[in-house]
Amino acid sequence: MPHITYRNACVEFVDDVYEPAEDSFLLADAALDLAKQGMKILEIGTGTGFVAAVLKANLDVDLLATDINPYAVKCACNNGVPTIRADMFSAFKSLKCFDMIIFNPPYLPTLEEDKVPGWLNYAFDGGVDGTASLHRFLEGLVSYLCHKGIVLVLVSSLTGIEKAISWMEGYGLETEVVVKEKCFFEELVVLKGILKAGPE
Ligand SMILES: C[S@@+](CC[C@H](N)C(=O)[O-])C[C@H]1O[C@@H](n2cnc3c(N)ncnc32)[C@H](O)[C@@H]1O
Repeated sequence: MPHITYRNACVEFVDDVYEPAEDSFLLADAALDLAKQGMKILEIGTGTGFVAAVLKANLDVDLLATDINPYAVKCACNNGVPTIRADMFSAFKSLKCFDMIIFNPPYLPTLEEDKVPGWLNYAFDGGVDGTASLHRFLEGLVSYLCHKGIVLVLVSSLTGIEKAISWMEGYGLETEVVVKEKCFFEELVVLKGILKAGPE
């Protein structure tokens, strides 16, 4: 089985599931820098479980992941990441309180003719302007983040970094760029948002 070894984690990947790439590495590094022992962490859209597996290999954290792609759920579970199949936050019937929520969304601007066959399309398809998944994530997020909880989101210059920052600020998240990297035709950044509003 093909696999990637990175920062003490070894993750297998399979067809039909997003293969960890530069965006995954950048997000994993940022998450590992900012996570602390004992944190309750949720990763939405975990794919192979790569980012969560890097956290788990290095820290004693309480981890849960989701993905809409059933092959990703199986792959992530096989990689030791507890993962449930869900569309965004839909698995959580009541509000939860996570210290950190992570998402590397599908962000490619995608027209009908650009879609790839099967479940893998969910890894890439960001709707016509690339922002559909990011918007849905931000709409749901605030109900699941603790006071002063941290959200980490991977954003590409293809989506629009300044636009994404202002949307996050609009949801009451104090937002900053924690790391950025040029990657072929785009710039990738990890945005950190801290929820300021809400009960202590
Ligand atoms: C760009 S891939 C990132 C995968 C992995 N987190 C990584 O960084 O390598 C996006 C992932 O989000 C998942 N996804 C897309 N839409 C989703 C949704 N509405 N709910 C849950 N997962 C979703 C996809 O199936 C895919 O695994």
